[in-house]
Amino acid sequence: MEPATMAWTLAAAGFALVYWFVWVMGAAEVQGKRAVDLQMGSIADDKVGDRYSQYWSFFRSPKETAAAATADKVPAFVDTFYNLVTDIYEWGWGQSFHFSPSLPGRSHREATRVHEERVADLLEARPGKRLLDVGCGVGGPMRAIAAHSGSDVVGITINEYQVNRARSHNRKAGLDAQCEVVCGNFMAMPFPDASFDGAYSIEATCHAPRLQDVYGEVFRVLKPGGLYVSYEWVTTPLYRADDPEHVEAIHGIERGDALPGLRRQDEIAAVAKEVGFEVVKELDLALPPALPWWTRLKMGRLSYWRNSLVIRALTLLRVAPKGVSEVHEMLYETAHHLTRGGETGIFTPMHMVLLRKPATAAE
Ligand SMILES: C=C(CC[C@@H](C)[C@H]1CC[C@H]2C3=CC[C@H]4[C@H](C)[C@@H](O)CC[C@]4(C)[C@H]3CC[C@]12C)C(C)C
Ligand SMILES: C[S@@+](CC[C@H](N)C(=O)[O-])C[C@H]1O[C@@H](n2cnc3c(N)ncnc32)[C@H](O)[C@@H]1O
Repeated sequence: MEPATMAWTLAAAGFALVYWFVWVMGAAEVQGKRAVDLQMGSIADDKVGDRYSQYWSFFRSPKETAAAATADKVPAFVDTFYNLVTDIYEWGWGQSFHFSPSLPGRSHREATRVHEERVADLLEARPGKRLLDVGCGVGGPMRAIAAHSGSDVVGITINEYQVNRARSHNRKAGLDAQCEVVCGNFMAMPFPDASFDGAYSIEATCHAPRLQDVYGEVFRVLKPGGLYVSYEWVTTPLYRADDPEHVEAIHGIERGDALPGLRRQDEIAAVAKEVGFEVVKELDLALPPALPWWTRLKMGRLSYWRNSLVIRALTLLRVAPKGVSEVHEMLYETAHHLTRGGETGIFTPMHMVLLRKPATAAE
C-alpha cells in the first residue's frame, strides 16, 4: 500500500474508533446525555479543579467523614457535589439517581421504574393528588410517579443545575403540566403548611446532617392524614465499628457521596416519631428475597474502563472540562465501597419507611 493511502486509512480507522467510543459506546445509559455534553453543573470550566479540591476540604483528613463539616455548611457542600457529578450520573446511570433491587429477566431501567412506582402505590397516589418529591435530582422518579399515578408532583433540589435539567426533561416527556421543580433547601422549604397530600424522598435525606430537620419540614407541609415514604441510606445491624473493613467501606461511601455521616437503621423510625409521624410500615427492601441492588455497579467494570477512557480523551481534546477525570475516578472508587457495603450486608440504600401525619395533627 502507498504510504499516503496507508496514512489516510489509518486516519479514517482512528476517526471511526473515536466516533464509536465517544458517540456510540460512550453514552452508557443513553438518556439524552452524551459524553461530549459533559459539563460540571453550573461550575465554569476553569473552576472545576478548585471546586473539586473544595469538595475534599470538607473532609479534614482522608480518614474523617464530613461530620467534621459544620451542619450549616452541608447544603453548599452538597450543591458543589451535585455540580460535579450530575452530568456523569445522567450519562453513566440515567435520570434516576438511586438504586433498586435487581429483577430477574428485567432490565435495570425496568427495575428502577418498579422501585419508583412502589412509592406511588404506597402513597395511594391518584389524579388530583399533589405530591412532594424531597430531593428530586433531575426528576427521573418524579416523571415515573406522575405518569404511573396521574398525580401532580412538585420536586425540590438544592442544585440549580438539576432544576434546569429536570424542567427540560419534564417538557420533553410532555409532563410539565403535572411536574414542577423548585430550587431550595429541604430543611427550610418554601411551601406553606399543609400544602401536600403526600410526600416521598428517594435516597436524598441521607444528605441532611440532622434527619429531624428534613422530616420536621415534611411533617409541616403535609396535610393531616397525609402519607410520606422514604428510601433511606443506613448502616444495618451487621455493621461493626471495630471492623476496619466495615469502617473503610462506610467512610468510603460517605466521602464519595457527600454524606455528613450515615445513620443507623434503627434511628429512622425513632426520628420519625420524634417529629410527630406515625410509623405505618418499615422494611429494608434490600433483604432477601430481593435480589442484590449492587450487581449493577459490579457488572459495569468494563463500562467504567470505557467511560474513563472516553473522559480522558475528551479532556485531552478540551471537549470536557479539566477535572472531570478526577471526579470520575472518585465515583469509580465510591462504586467499590458501595459494592462492599452491599456484599457484606452492612449497608442498605433502601430502608423504606411509610409514615403518616396523624389526621388529628393541628394544621
Ligand atoms: C443516592 C446517591 C447516588 C446513588 C447512585 C445513583 C450513584 C452512586 C455512585 C454512582 C456511580 C458510580 C460509578 C460511576 C462510573 C465510574 C461512571 O463511569 C458512570 C457513572 C457511575 C456508575 C455512577 C452513577 C451513579 C451512582 C451509581 C448518593 C449521592 C446519596
Ligand atoms: C442521590 S440524589 C436523588 C435524587 C432523586 N431522588 C432520584 O432518586 O433520582 C439526592 C438529591 O437530594 C438533593 N438534596 C440534597 N440535599 C438537599 C437539601 N438540603 N435540600 C434540597 N435538596 C437536597 C440533591 O440535590 C439531589 O437532587
